[in-house]
Amino acid sequence: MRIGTSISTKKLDDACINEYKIPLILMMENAVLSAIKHLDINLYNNYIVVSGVGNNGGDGLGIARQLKARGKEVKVFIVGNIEKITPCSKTNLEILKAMNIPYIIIDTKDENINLLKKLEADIKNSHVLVDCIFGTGLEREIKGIFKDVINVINENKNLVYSIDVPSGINATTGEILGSCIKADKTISFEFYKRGFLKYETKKYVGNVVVEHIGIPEDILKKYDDNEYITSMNFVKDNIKDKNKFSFKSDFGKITIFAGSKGFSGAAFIASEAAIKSGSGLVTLVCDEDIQDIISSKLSEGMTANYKEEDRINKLIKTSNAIGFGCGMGDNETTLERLQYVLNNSDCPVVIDADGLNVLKNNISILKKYKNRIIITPHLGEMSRLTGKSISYIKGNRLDVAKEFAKENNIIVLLKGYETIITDGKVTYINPTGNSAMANGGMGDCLLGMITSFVSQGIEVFEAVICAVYIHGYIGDILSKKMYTVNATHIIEKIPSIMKKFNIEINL
Ligand SMILES: NC(=O)C1=CN([C@@H]2O[C@H](COP(=O)(O)OP(=O)(O)OC[C@H]3O[C@@H](n4cnc5c(N)ncnc54)[C@H](OP(=O)(O)O)[C@@H]3O)[C@@H](O)[C@H]2O)[C@@H](O)CC1
Ligand SMILES: Nc1ncnc2c1ncn2[C@@H]1O[C@H](COP(=O)(O)OP(=O)(O)O)[C@@H](O)[C@H]1O
Ligand SMILES: [K+]
Repeated sequence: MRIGTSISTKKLDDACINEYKIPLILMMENAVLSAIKHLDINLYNNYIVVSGVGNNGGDGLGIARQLKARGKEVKVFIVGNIEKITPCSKTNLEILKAMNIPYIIIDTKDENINLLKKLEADIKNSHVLVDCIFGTGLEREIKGIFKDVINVINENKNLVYSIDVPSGINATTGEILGSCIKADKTISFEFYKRGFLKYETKKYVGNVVVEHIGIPEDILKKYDDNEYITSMNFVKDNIKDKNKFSFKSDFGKITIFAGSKGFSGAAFIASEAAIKSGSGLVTLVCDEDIQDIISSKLSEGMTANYKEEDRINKLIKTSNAIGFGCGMGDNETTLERLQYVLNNSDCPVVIDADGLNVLKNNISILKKYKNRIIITPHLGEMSRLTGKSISYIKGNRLDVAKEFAKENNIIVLLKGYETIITDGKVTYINPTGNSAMANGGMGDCLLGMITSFVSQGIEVFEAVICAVYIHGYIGDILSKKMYTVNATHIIEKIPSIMKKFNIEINL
């Protein structure tokens, strides 16, 4: 699914009108009919539509008409200076008039206290309020009567469905412009709006559905911002089929550098996750004093310790992918080992945890390598790497991740709710995963999965996106029945869930 901004919406509108000669009123009607599908008309009978005087308001007037045509009770409020109504909204208003559908104008110039009371009373007698005050055209602070109307809606709401965006959000940045509708559902057109990705907006948008409104695919492609939400089909398309002639080396040989005394669990989890994700051969390199413990648990994996220099050199040279960092310790030795691995390998290297901690004052070394480097920081690690505060990164996650990826020519995976995966040019947001997964070991499991997926012949960037999706998808399935989901629970499920994503077998 594409992510878009107010600017992309404007560009699409212009392209449809100028290049394809599609009148705006036609797209508005498509938007109206798309929205109707999500207004739960089988459940409810009494609707209030609150429109502004821009095109978002025009959508609302069209929705009111379509609701009426389906036998619903509809009351319409129009807020704003009616003289400034846009041409398409005006057309829809004329139709309402002709159909004798009553409407009340809450004008910016009038004494409005009684009208606000009327709105409040009508909300109390209705089932659903449809919010069409502002859409992607909102740019400046909301004041005066607009703010009053939004407050009345928020204080008296039953169910609120916002059209395109909850009125009050800047669709591009996610900034709340003074006041904002708290929607139960947002029915958004063509794009998932970039502003919705900001954590602070989640309490305003409710459930988001995105509907197509008939914009031709080549226009969408032309004005694509290269930002997407990962879809299940994307993952299905990229998971490699197991051909009946396949040999274990076709499915990736990987080495994982992980663990130290007291942190053998991290090494075990990362390696086991890689094995279950389908890598043909997995070797864990760890300290000698934890090797036996892990060996006894890792039935299908091999282990090596740092004294076995020749073996390690061979592993580094022949691996299809390397995972590095979980539970290794934030110290000089880890930094030296990371540099050794990067200096001597050609394959993609996935770096997490202490592999990232040791980079914090040594970022410049990332630029030196021709490998595809993938880093998988959570917010804290990203803060240490970039020197930016956690709260700043939280508020600007997409831009921080993109900038860092571009600057260092690497893939950045910024973990958390709606994990970001970006190479600086193309960005995917992962929709799976949940807070039941927020516990130790989950990141180690993800490192193992990513390293394995990368080794299996899928393009590196796509492999990372798929691994993150499946990791979170398993967490979502398990969290329906489990309060806490641990890494071991995820690992158990990897083979059966991967099978679900790869139902077509190449014969
Ligand atoms: N391709 C698509 O996706 C399609 C999208 N469509 C729909 O169009 C919507 C975009 O419509 P839009 O461009 O007319 O802008 P919209 O959001 O109605 O806001 C503009 C109005 O708000 C006003 N205003 C702004 N800020 C204000 C403030 N702080 N305080 C007070 N007033 C303020 C502004 O007034 P002005 O700035 O002129 O004074 C103007 O009146 C989009 O979200 C979608 O719903 C479909 O119908 C067709 C295809
Ligand atoms: N609230 C959440 N929503 C979605 N995914 C989450 C959430 N909390 C944690 N996760 C996922 O769980 C994993 C935790 O990784 P990380 O923070 O590195 O944990 P650890 O270092 O403890 O193993 C990440 O993939 C992260 O995206
Ligand atoms: K709206």
